[in-house]
Amino acid sequence: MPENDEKCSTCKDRDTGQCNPEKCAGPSVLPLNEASDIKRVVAVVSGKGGVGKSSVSALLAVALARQGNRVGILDADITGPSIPKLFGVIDRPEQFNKFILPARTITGIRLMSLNLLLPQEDDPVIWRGPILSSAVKQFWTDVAWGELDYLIVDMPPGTGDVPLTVMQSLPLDGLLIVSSPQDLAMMVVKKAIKMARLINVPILGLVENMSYLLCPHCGEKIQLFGSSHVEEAARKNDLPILAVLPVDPKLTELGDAGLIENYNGPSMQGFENLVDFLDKTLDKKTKERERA
Ligand SMILES: Nc1ncnc2c1ncn2[C@@H]1O[C@H](COP(=O)(O)OP(=O)(O)OP(=O)(O)O)[C@@H](O)[C@H]1O
Repeated sequence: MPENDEKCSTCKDRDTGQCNPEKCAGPSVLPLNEASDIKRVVAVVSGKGGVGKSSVSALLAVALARQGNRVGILDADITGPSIPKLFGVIDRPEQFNKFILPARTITGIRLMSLNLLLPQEDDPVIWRGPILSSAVKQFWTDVAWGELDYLIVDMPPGTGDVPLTVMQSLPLDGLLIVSSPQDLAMMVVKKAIKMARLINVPILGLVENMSYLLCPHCGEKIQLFGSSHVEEAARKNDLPILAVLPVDPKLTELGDAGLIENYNGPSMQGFENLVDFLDKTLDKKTKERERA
């Protein structure tokens, strides 16, 4: 394990100041089980909560599935899981031999979330970081995902234990960083970017959610949360802007009703473009890997 090197700034033991192997960004990617074959893994992260990360994860999965991809969502937001609710899924995952079978949405997206395993969906999960991290690892090692073109990982907000575990333990093809206008102005997005770069996880680009509201009468773009900082953030961090999404009350309504797969509003074009971008970028990466 690297000691006292730049990587260890995220994993130093508080008392000794030395590298903590549990948290170190060493080569500790978990092997995938024999009941799963996953081509691409994309994680959706945000600096802070409530910016629409789960909605973006869900709509990305919907857009991918509409284009014929086999898609799964691993809900790593263990203490605040909202993915099953957005899809209206309540079925408990079944056990098959030594594996857990993911739940399925109406259009066949496979889901795994701690909420599906709780006795009541509103039961709180009061666990410490290492237990949360091991739950996420089990969603990778113990779930029979089957054949997937894309696994989308909905991360908890921030830069705590679980995002660190996911970035170190899962073979991520890249991260999408979701933000909202007021959030981008703050340092939290920069923290997420710095963390990913320290751990050597590629960042695919930025998604600005709730960027503006379209006036239903005149079509004017109203900047509800102030002016956007996404271009500045993209330029300063040398990252592409992959989507700029409006506030759309229909999205909230469908999400609350568990019908997010029915969404066809103005954000969908942004997600279709995002799918094209992922297909092209990740295809290129796969080819480069095969050539190496
Ligand atoms: N573009 C949007 N237009 C309208 N409502 C939105 C939009 N994006 C998200 N929302 C709504 O905002 C709320 C928070 O969204 P979401 O749960 O996706 O955020 P999050 O960042 O994943 O939150 P958390 O950090 O708590 O997991 C939800 O009610 C969702 O329906």
